Amino acid sequence: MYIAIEGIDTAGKSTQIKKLEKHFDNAVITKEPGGTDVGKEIREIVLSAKTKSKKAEFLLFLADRAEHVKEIIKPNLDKTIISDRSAVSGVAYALAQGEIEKKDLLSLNNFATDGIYPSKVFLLFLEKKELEFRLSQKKLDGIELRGVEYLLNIQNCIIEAAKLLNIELITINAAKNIDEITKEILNNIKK
Ligand SMILES: Nc1ncnc2c1ncn2[C@@H]1O[C@H](COP(=O)(O)OP(=O)(O)O)[C@@H](O)[C@H]1O
Ligand SMILES: Cc1cn([C@H]2C[C@H](O)[C@@H](COP(=O)(O)OP(=O)(O)O)O2)c(=O)[nH]c1=O
Repeated sequence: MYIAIEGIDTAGKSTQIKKLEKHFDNAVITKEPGGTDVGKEIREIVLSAKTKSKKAEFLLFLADRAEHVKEIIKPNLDKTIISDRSAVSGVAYALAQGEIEKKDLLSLNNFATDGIYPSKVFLLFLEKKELEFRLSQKKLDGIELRGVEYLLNIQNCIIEAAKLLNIELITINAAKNIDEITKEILNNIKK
């Protein structure tokens, strides 16, 4: 089973993935961007937010995704794969930019992933106040510097992206107790 943990920056994805890992003997834990060696280099570029062109940024994320699917996802589809982000983030963040047509977002992601998507996506949903608090606790990267309203809009775009990609989305309140969230995800995965 290939699942993804989705959510805006600071929603608690890395925290949950560290907890979930302990419940699986040989799960493949991965992420986007940066799940492969090439992806790590791409991640550096995109997090620096140096690209002037939104299309260039989108295509860099697609390149990371193509490498991720070929090197990590495809060879491990017989295992449990838990990814920190996925094409759902890819479509969501690009939807928010508004520069690329929805049909192109979908066809380009199909091209990059060979149509391989998570079977389930867990959205860790943050309310504005909790997001503001969590952002105040960290050094912001180039994308996070775009601000709270930008990230809240992304959260809505994640819901829209899952619908567009026809992926089952389970939404969880990200402000719940950490262990409670882990239990909720596990109960759903093992259902
Ligand atoms: N359920 C939670 N309740 C309160 N704080 C949380 C919760 N989950 C994560 N955090 C805190 O929020 C911050 C961001 O968590 P992180 O897992 O790094 O988010 P992400 O990977 O989505 O950016 C960290 O300081 C983490 O300790
Ligand atoms: C996978 C992906 C991420 N992103 C954004 C989301 C994040 O801001 C950043 C990825 O950095 P990441 O470390 O995953 O963010 P965080 O852990 O804070 O949630 O890139 C895109 O814009 N497009 C994509 O396709």
